Amino acid sequence: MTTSTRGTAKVPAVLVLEDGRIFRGRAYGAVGETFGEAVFNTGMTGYQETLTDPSYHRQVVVMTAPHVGNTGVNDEDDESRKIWVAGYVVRDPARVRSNWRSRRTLDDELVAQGVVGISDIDTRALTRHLRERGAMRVGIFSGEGLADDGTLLTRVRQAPEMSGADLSAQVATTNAYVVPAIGTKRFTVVALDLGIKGMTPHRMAERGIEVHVLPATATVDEVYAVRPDGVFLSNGPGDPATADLTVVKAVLERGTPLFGICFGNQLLGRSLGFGTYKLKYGHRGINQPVQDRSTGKVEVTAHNHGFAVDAPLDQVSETPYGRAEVSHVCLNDNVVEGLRLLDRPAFSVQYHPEAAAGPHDAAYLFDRFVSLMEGQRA
Ligand SMILES: NC(=O)CC[C@H](N)C(=O)O
Repeated sequence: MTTSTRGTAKVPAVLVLEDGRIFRGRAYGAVGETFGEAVFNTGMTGYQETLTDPSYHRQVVVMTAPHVGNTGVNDEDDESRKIWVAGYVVRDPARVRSNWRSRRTLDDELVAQGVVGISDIDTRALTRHLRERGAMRVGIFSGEGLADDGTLLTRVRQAPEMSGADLSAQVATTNAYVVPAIGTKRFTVVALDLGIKGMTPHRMAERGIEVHVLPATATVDEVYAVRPDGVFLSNGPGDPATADLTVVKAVLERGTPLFGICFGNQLLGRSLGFGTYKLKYGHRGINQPVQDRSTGKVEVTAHNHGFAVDAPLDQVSETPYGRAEVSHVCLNDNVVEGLRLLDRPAFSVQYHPEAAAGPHDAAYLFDRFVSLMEGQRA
């Protein structure tokens, strides 16, 4: 049990939303200023996985769980090489960390990585505001002698928006690397890194898959030089409308088994000719109910998405790659949560079966990917 070295700091901070609503609190993490899209996450646990998920690049994450930091930061649960959130908003940071795996306090980790946050504000009021008005730009400013509110608001309104943002290449690996199969190797998969979380290749490796993670900018030739049994499209930040679809379309054309998660689902959708649109405030948390329409089963799932695919729920669609249907749907709001091709071995989901953090209900999707690859061999 260790007390944060900065737990008693009382540096003033202010959170300014682009519509002019202002919350005043205390600095949490690094002191300074930051801008991004304000989004809220409803997970009661898993803050380390949230912070290090590259899909949160350029987003300021508001935690609806009031008390964050209790279990500190450990050396095992990071989903990537660093914290990606642009800013962090917490009601009541833990003053004490307590967990057998804990190595550092969350506050110290945010400081070490230069992540500006704010605490001691009414996160329920902020979340209700975002639910009513929608996700919007925000700035957090901390320290003594801040500029007046009007000046800060002008600066928030000058920050870039999330719509139209092309961000995968900013977070993805620049060098290809291999995650070896655990146990006997059965398949080779190319995973396109659009902002991949570390648990995803691990879930494949557990199933005997050797995963070749390639940069977001990999070409069709680079993908097929690996001679993959399957291709995986990862999660990632930004607006899917900006993404290059050349590789996805080539994979569909050749009929190589394809599986996509989150941003990958959006890219499959766009490649099939469906649109994508921005949700009012998105799905972010670890208890979202999703129905698998092929079995009727409901699974509790981890989500982090602000965009969604616009596909008809109750009819099979004709696409350039044959028939496609909506395979999964969110029971809270009927948002499309998965797509499946009926004539080619390709499917995707909008949520996170790798479950880091999150319930493991959707792990069967990795087995479905394996089945598709087995089917191609038979
Ligand atoms: N986790 C993800 O892959 C997010 C995809 C996309 N950036 C969205 O917000 O919808």
